[in-house]
Amino acid sequence: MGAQTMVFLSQADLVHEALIEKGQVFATRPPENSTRNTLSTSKFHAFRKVRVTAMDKLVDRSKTEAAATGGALDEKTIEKIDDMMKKVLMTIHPRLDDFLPLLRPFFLKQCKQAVEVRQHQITLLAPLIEWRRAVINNPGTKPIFEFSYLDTLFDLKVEGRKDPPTTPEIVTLCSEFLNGGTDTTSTAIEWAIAMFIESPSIQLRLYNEIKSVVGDKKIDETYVNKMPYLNAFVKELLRKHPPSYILLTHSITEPVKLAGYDIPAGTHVEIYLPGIIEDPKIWSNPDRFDPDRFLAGGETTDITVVTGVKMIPFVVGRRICPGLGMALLHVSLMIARMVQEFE
Ligand code: HEM
Repeated sequence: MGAQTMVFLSQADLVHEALIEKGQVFATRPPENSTRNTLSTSKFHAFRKVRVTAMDKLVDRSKTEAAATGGALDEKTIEKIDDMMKKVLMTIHPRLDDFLPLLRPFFLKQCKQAVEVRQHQITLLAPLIEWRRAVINNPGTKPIFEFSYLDTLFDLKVEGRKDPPTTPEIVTLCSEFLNGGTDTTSTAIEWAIAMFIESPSIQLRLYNEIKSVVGDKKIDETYVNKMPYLNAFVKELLRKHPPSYILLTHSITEPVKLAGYDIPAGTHVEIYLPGIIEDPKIWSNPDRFDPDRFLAGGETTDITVVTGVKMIPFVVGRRICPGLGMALLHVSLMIARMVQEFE
């Protein structure tokens, strides 16, 4: 890969050695930051009302689309942001000239497009950021949300700098947060729907569990933990079809030994999940999509790796996804609500 040394880890014991035993060398970010604070259990419970509204919207929207009324949805700004985020994701996808800068002259058109996407991103998000800043700075206004991730960025202390982040920098941080939280969750939901199409009996079992626990009431997050089959389904979904098969790149801060090999500082480490989730030494019939493996007496998940690396859809160690709790709840709730409405 050009001038960049890369190491791919696709074995459970190597991932354990790198991310748990030598975790401090294999993560460049400190474990505590404002993202983690925002996504802590107490903070994300504060957003319950937003979740109820969002869930209703998701169902209403799906109903509208299913009925093909073509009625205009009053969500123009959200759609514009969604569209922009997809463009950003496409733009930052690695290109050949990222690894071989000599080839850059052949990619001038793409470079120009990237600048335009960035400009569009700032134009769209900066006014929302400034609006919130004004609300926070004006003690007379009562904010709609008492706390938001954005609030933690206005006065963020940046190492080695006197000034807090600029608005374009805040745009980048907010976009990372939005992309990290939405694309992964929606990919998991898409896989769930694919599994229902492949195995309608799984959907029926889930539907019956929802009926028996919730009756005719609308399912909400208070029921999620009372549904063993739903929980087993979500675990199997994240084992067999993690939203990302190759996780985010980790960078090594100092020379280190891994499996006896010398790895120089600055090496990029990629973690390839199929090597772990398809390992027959770890899972029985790993190729089979089978939520029952997680029901009483069956196999265990251990997503946070207390006993060992088995499945790590949220990675593990210092850079474990700070949205893990929120993600499990959102994915479970969205799947259950959709099955309840559209069985
Ligand atoms: C099924 C859903 C999700 C999955 C599978 C997932 C998975 C991941 C993974 C694999 C990473 C990369 C860790 C690494 O290797 O460095 C990550 C990072 C991150 N995720 Fe998630 N995630 C999900 C949902 C969410 C949600 C709902 C949020 C927030 C609302 C979120 C916020 C983040 C953030 C901010 C990071 C960057 C953390 C850092 O760099 O320290 N994720 N996630």
